[in-house]
Amino acid sequence: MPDKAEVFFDEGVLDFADVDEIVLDVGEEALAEALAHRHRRMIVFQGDEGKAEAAGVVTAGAADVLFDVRDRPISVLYVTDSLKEDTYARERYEEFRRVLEGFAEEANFEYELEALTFSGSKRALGTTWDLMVIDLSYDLDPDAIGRLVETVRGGGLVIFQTPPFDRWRNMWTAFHKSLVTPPYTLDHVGKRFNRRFIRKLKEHDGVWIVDTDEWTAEPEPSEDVDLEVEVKRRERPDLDPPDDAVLPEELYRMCATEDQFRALIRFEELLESNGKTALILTADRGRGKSALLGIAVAGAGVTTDVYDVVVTASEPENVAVLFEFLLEALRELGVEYDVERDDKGNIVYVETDDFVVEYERPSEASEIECDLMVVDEAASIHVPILERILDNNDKVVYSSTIHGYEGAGRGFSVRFLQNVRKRRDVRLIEFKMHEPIRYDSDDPIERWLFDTLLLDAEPADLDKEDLECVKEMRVEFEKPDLRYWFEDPEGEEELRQFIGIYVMAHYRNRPSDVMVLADAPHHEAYALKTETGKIVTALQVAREGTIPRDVITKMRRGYRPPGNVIPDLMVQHHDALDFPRMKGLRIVRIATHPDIMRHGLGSRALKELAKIAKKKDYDWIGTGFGANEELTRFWLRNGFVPVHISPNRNPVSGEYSVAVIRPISEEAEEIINRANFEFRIKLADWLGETHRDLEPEVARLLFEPMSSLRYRPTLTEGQLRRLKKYADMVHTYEIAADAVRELAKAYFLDTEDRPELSEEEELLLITKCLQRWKWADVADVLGEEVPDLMRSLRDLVGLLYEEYKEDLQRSAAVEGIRKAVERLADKGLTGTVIVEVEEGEPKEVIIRREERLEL
Ligand SMILES: CC(=O)SCCNC(=O)CCNC(=O)[C@H](O)C(C)(C)COP(=O)(O)OP(=O)(O)OC[C@H]1O[C@@H](n2cnc3c(N)ncnc32)[C@H](O)[C@@H]1OP(=O)(O)O
Ligand SMILES: Nc1ncnc2c1ncn2[C@@H]1O[C@H](COP(=O)(O)OP(=O)(O)OP(=O)(O)O)[C@@H](O)[C@H]1O
Repeated sequence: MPDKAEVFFDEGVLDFADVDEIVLDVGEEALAEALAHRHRRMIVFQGDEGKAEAAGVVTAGAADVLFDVRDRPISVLYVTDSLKEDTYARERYEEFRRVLEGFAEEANFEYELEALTFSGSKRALGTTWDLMVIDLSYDLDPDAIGRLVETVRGGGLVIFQTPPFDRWRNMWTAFHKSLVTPPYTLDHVGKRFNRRFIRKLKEHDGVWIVDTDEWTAEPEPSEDVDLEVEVKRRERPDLDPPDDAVLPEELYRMCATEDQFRALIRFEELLESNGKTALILTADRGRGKSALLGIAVAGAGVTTDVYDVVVTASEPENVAVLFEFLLEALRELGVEYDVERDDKGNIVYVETDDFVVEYERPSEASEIECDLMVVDEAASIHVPILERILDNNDKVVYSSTIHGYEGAGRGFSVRFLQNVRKRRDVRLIEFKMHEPIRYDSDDPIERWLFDTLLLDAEPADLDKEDLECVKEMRVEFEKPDLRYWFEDPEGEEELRQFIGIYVMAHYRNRPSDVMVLADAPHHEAYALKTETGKIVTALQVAREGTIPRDVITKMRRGYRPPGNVIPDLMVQHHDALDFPRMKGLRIVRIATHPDIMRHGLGSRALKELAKIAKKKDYDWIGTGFGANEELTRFWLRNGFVPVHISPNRNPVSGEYSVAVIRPISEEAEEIINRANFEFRIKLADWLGETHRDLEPEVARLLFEPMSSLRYRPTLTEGQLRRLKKYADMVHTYEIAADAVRELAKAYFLDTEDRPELSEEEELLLITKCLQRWKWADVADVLGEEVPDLMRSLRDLVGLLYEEYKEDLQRSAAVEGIRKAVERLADKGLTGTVIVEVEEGEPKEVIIRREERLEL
């Protein structure tokens, strides 16, 4: 392959399109720079006319040059909002294709063109392209852009087609239209994200903006650019594997960068290590982590005694590259294999004579023990699952993107890694990969992408003075001006601090979340700021409710109005038809700067929000969250009342979602308290069925009495008799379990004059009686011996029996009366039922002239 390239676009390409020559000049200059640096360059065609043809001209001209440089067909990806017939988007695609096809035939170069829509762009993950055209004329999907731009290789071009900037600034895209939720209309939707996007295109190096109506370019193509360039190639690392390497040399030779090579050496350390060991691989996107993992797994399976390997990631699509390189490595080593795919065609199972590799979803993987566990994209998986995986396995690899198009959160590096570093029973091998694979370091388009989508936003650095402010609670609760944040370059710093807190704290952040924050009509941001001006707690809320009567009528029949999570839930699960008309605030996200969590800032922010809500006549504040003990406690301590728990665990986070609402108005309070009672009754039952695996600590918190509620236990005479015999040590637990359960339920549901039990006692009632666990499992969790637990439970039941004796006897008497009346009725007799009471307690039910019933 030639090392020099002449980046001249053949003017013949202009025969296929009605565009100005400036398009060629810009295209040549951009491609020459890209090839010389092994970077990407970007060209933006903005205008009403001619942009699809202009994109076709540059693509065709560049593909012609690149075909000589690469000596293989040039891969081109075209992405747009729609490919349906008779759409403008399709029309533009056809114009583009006509130019490319026409010129390719004439100039005799080969290319492979693929077209995708934004919604189908996930398919491009893990692929690599020479040239990419993205049509933003109608839609701007930030997630798709984040996903796509990183798949273009160095020496390649990214080409955007956009509306004229002055129109784009004031235009609503398709994404904007999806943000409309009643009672808001499109007029309420913001345009801040587009405006910032345009500004970033203008601010960054490596980006040319061509106006296709005026045929001008910014920057103007330079006269004296040398278009004869030395093509920069990726250099394979010239290193020898260590002398004592366990993995075959062929695999080391497959590494594309020195970082991959070194990562493989660290992987050997994991294989050789005794005891619990975790290898943590971190990198930005496109550093070749997934590929390396595939190579490494193949090596471990073929050359060591590792037999069963489990690979996990949020979605099977995420491990496509891993499996691709696993198979390539096996072919390299001459090992035969069988493959199984899921119904979408993703590889999920590979088997050889020596080992098997299986893909499992994270929550399932966390229950598995295997010889080697590989967790790819760990940042998008919830921390408790990552921890459970390490508890169950001795050799685990976690790989994680630090800044990415999604799953960029650093719950992984902040919470998970901090915890693991403290563990004495785990050997930790950490390795960070820096070198990008698809292009060389310091690529300007990567910089543009990170900046535009705030992928590398960081929370504020806190100095001594800031920390002092936090300690003394010298903080202000502010509603920032989103226009200032997004449209004024000066507001950028605060925006980055705000988003940075989410990036650090949340396990999943998408670029579209930033766009929702910027423009959604019902979303607002709030921030707690130190006196010194640093953002320490970030809050994003959505206004919900005030749903018109006719829509509520539809909701009754199952209609779910968009963007109204809490009202929808209150109608679906509680038939609360008065609720949707009320005015509420749903907290979409809240997070505190990771250096100063647990300093009361989150609670302070919620208090301030409640004040504002009251002042503005809101009825409630609510939220939904993945329930763990800490978070559940946080919400409850701040006056939020549980009203719902999801019936299934989230397959990625592995947590049940809980909805909580804090009433502001009296009317809301009444409805919420009723919903909470209903919820508790359901929970008491669900714990024995769908939620047997709910963390008992969470269940215990969810039962916390939030308002005064009455629940009287009822037993039949037979149940009462067995209960007494169990308490008197005649029966075993199992014989009276049904009756004990009713007693336990009464304890958790009734909030008036209940006896005080310790946390352990409550957990015992939850796990044994409500969740119906085996004694051994209860003992495991509570850290006690089974016989001790048996004794404790019997004592506890004795105590509860005394507490509820009156109710129980009364209910047994009522049951007796019912039976007596039934008997009279069965025999067609009339009679009198007499209840004999002794010291205020019912003792006997007598049917006069008929018979006596013992109680
Ligand atoms: C809808 C959703 O967004 S749900 C997801 C919520 N967000 C996250 O999970 C992101 C990561 N987590 C965070 O950012 C934070 O931990 C938050 C937002 C959950 C809480 O923010 P914080 O500022 O830490 O809250 P705050 O300090 O008021 O309370 C947290 C705990 O610290 C305790 N605490 C408060 N002040 C102090 C103090 N001075 N010293 C020690 N502990 C303290 C509180 O009692 C509370 O403990 P508890 O939950 O056991 O009752
Ligand atoms: N050793 C290698 N040889 C050739 N190509 C490689 C090699 N390693 C990675 N690649 C290619 O580089 C691209 C990025 O690799 P990979 O998907 O492993 O990166 P990643 O760090 O997991 O990031 P991403 O999130 O972008 O997938 C892929 O297209 C892959 O085919």
